Amino acid sequence: MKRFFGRVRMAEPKISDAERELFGGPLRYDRGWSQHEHATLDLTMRSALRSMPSLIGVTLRMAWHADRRALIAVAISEVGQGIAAAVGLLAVNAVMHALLGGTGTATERLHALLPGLFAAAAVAVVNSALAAWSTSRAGRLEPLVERIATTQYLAAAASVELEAIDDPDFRRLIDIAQYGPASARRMIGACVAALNGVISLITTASVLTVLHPALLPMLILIAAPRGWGAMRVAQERYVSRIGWIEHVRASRLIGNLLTERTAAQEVRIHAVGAFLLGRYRRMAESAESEQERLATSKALTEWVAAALSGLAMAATYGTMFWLITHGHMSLAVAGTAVIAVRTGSAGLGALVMNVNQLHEESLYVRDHGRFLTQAAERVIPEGGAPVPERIEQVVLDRVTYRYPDRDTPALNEVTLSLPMGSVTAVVGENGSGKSTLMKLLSGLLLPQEGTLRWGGADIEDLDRSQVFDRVCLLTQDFQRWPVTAAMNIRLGRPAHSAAPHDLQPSVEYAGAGPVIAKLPDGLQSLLARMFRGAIELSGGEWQKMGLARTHWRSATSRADSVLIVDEPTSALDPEAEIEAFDRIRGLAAPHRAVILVTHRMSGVRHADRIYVLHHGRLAEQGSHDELMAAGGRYAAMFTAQAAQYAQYGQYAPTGSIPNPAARSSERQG
Ligand SMILES: Nc1ncnc2c1ncn2[C@@H]1O[C@H](COP(=O)(O)OP(=O)(O)OP(=O)(O)O)[C@@H](O)[C@H]1O
Repeated sequence: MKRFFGRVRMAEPKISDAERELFGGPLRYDRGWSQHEHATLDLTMRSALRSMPSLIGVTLRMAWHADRRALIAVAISEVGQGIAAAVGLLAVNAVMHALLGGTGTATERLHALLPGLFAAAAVAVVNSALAAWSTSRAGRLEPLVERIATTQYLAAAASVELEAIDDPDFRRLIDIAQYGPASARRMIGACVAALNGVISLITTASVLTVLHPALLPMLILIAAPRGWGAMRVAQERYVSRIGWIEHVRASRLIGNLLTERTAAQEVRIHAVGAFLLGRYRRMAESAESEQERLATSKALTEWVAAALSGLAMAATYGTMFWLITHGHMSLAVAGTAVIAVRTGSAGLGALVMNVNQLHEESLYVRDHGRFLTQAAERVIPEGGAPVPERIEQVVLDRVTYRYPDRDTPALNEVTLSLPMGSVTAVVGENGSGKSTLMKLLSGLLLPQEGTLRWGGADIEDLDRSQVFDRVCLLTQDFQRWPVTAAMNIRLGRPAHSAAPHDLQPSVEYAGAGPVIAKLPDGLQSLLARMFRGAIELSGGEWQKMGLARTHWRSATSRADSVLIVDEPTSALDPEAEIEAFDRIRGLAAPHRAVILVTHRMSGVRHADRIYVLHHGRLAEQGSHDELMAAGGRYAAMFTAQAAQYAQYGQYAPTGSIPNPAARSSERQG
């Protein structure tokens, strides 16, 4: 009995040995799903009904916002269908009376039932027209609601602080909330179906009550077991889905690895393909056993529900037989009642399922709402003081920053200044805080302690969109947009329209001319491997495109700005690298400060000032000569790299790169 009527419990899925071998146990990289565990186990008829009004409210508000006329049309057509169902039953009742309760010859009785038959046929036509109208209007509402929810989701994700994106909890919420829009769409359909179910149930129940008051409780008795069965099956399916979600994701991960381009070489050369395929098969087998268990359980539950419903049906027909034989019900009424009971019980069963689906979908719609609320709390604030056209310098004063999930600060009391027209270099070992410093300088992160001033103004008081407007960013993992080569450059400042010839100086500046010349349609060639006819560039060619984009961004602004360059040349060959450093430093102009992060010491020696970071703190600072003379960390790093170059007898970092200060003004012209 407990098997059928006890609580649905979450069973720990049996993990296949393949999963244990590959991942050290079940993959648990998204615990966000388990937030639904409580809601799942509370997925009872009572809780489903309790949350109905607010769920319907949320969905209807979205639909109202999307297209109120379509929503009103759906409501009218659904109410109309309910009324049509009641009129149809009354017409059937009239037919039954004419057939079974009438007097006269058979022909006369047949003639008497014709009006009822015509009425029933007319009602059926009206009903189907209304159903078609409702379907078409709901079909319009569904994609609109999904689009609104998706737009809300994307806009919120794009407008939060970078710190929120780096926060694992928030990231998880972003991942979970992506299911909300599709659920909101499905909720429209479920809402319409539930509304239809409620209205037709009310009308059928009213007709049944008019026919005989004893019939209504009988109808509920017939439908209740089926409703329970549907609910139970849905609960079991949902609980299983949550329990197995990580397993399913692990299988998907293996599938992706076997098809991904980035893994293709090792999959073949290391024979990883056959190995992973074997593990995939073993993991699939354990998932299949869960599917089989669910199917068996579903069959048993539905069988019990059907048996109980059948018993209730037999009791109903028994009651009707008793009522007829004792003269409390006419044969004609009994005929109508049989039809009404069948329609009503099917409707009630469907209604329970719709309510259940509404509840299930609402879990995801609720996550979507939770995400929007939290995103609103973490959004980059709008407004603030305008950034003056001339700022002279950007200054960090004892700035500290610690990532949300870290104990130690990534940057600790760092003080430095970037005067306009200068080239500043930042060096340091891996993890010393260089990239974090760049994110702070660009306004992507805000200092937790200390101040960052653009000119005289604290960045906290400034309009951040204007700060972003003054920053040019060229990082090692810059975006490779899957669009045309021209658009890849133009996206440096997308609001600025550009004809191909406008982009030519940027192409030439970056030394990307030969890259573009190789492309089949020049600047109009699509750079996205996943599309037919598109071209893939090499890592170094992409970096030239990145440099062209940075130039385009710099060239389209005259106000004081900061150019941040983070390891821009890692994929370039030595000659191209020397040229690129030269070009980057050439971007330092009276109205631009260049800050350069790199491990290539040859690229920093001509910087006006060099800062050395160590474990998030400023360890040394000065010009190349000063730092070499000091014989500290910088000198050690430089000498080690110089020795390496000297060993191979080429590209020694001495004298290969011209001093930018002498050339910047002529380049900028
Ligand atoms: N998004 C993040 N969340 C948590 N910790 C981070 C994040 N980004 C960086 N860190 C940590 O902050 C510290 C500084 O990282 P940062 O990326 O600034 O170093 P880096 O000097 O640029 O390193 P590299 O030379 O390897 O690029 C490291 O300990 C790193 O693990």
